[in-house]
Amino acid sequence: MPLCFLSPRLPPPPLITCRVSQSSLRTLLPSPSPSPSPPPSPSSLSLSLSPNSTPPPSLTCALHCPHFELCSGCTHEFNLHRPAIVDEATKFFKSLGLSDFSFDSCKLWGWRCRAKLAVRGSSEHPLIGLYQEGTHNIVDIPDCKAHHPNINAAVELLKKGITALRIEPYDEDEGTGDLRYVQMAVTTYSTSLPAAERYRNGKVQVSLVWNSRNETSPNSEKLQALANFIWRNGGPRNNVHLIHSVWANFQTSSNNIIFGNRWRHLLGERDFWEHVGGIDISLAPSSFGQANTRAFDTLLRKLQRYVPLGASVADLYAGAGVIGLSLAATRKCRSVRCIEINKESKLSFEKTVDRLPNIVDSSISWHHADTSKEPLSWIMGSDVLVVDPPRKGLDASLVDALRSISSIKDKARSSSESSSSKEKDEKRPWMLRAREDSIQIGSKMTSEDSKMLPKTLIYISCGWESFKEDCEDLLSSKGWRLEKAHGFNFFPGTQSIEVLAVFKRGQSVNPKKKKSGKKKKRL
Ligand SMILES: C[S@@+](CC[C@H](N)C(=O)[O-])C[C@H]1O[C@@H](n2cnc3c(N)ncnc32)[C@H](O)[C@@H]1O
Repeated sequence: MPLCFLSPRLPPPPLITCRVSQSSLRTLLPSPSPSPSPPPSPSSLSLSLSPNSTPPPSLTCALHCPHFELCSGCTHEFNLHRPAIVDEATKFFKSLGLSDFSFDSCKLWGWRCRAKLAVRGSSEHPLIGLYQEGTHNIVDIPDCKAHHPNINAAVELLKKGITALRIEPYDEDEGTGDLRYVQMAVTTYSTSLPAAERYRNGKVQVSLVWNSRNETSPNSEKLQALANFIWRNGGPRNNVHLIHSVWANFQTSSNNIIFGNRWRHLLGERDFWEHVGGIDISLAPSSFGQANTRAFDTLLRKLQRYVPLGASVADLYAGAGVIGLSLAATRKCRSVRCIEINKESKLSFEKTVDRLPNIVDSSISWHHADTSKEPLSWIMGSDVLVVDPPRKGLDASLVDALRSISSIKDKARSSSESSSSKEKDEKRPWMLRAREDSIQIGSKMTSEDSKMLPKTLIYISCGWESFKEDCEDLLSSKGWRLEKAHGFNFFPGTQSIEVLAVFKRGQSVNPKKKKSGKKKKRL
């Protein structure tokens, strides 16, 4: 089998890139680090622009993707470094009294390190990509500019395998065919490479979603043959080692849910490590992982500034606990509780905990639970609450609990006392399940801790519309005030941004009123 298709892939050439002049580069780049490093390519620049300033035309950054308009992935072609929604966000926060909303623009191309792609067409002409807007037609996107280049290289390799082995892509109408979807996730963390080369040389974890119940179903030998093909032609024995590992997921349902419940590790390394927020994190293919690794790292480092040293933290919608564990390590937290509905994330959490530096001495726990049920039990017991919900925003019951938090202040003692009496005779099935699936590392929270109410709420949002609603709901309760907000360019080419908003409990003290109060006293 000729292997010429596996030529080394470099990041996409700067077709049209930001036309950054040397002088503007000097003003935009951070001051040089003590150890000299090569100058970054324009595509790896991280620009921090004041949202109030209109970007100079010389910074107009274009996507220049051949699939634009056909594929539903990107909706905007120009000004990738500053989506128009930043103006709306700036106005929104200004109307709430915040005039220093900042926006960090990270990598503009090749930023996507995690992609779920549909596999359709035929074995002779496989199509691997996204749905065309409003249809069930798949657009093949071999030259996607958002993908890490090695995702595109792995897709090319997969197509070769499908054709060579006559694998039938899934047919939605008939429910026939073998390969339904593929998830490609890139790890950019290889300590055997110099730091500057790690991103470019990321390795791809390939998860094949197979249309059968399990690995003993008919056609499973084809699955193994495809995995072998990918590993033989992209694994460590090749000039270019592209593939990290191959996994299978089994799914036979006729709905649109991508993954089934059954996962099998087939080839390569089982553990997938990344380094973000100052720690090594493990991510199983079944666990939630952020698509934009670099931008997530930027966000985590900013988030850490808002968490006092020694704080106790609850991380709600925690996935594999990346946020909470990053805080445990960098902010020396007294305790960290992670709450997550997907129990598949538990294993990744445990592996990450095992690799935390020895100096981390927090009480750490992970709970398999639905935050919308008994939200107060998750809110109480921490001084910092971090929420990172899916695009649809916070569950209504959690918003209600957060809104009511000032009025429950005085009841905290009795409610926690009653919760400890409930412990003896707990019957609620979701609480019992949560306990069974929970992990506790280090000592448990003391009963004194469990009475605590959060002073800080950190809201991380990928859904702008739902965030605005939740934010207004929280502020209208007068129980919370907004202190800071930052935006991050997590999804260049779209009108979505990631927002980090910091709320403080209680109303701000009006300094004028305070003064007049003092005067009265003197009289
Ligand atoms: C945007 S992800 C954030 C994950 C994690 N914070 C991270 O950055 O890796 C949202 C997470 O919320 C979880 N989730 C969704 N609804 C939930 C609920 N009602 N209770 C607990 N977790 C939930 C999802 O399974 C997913 O892992």
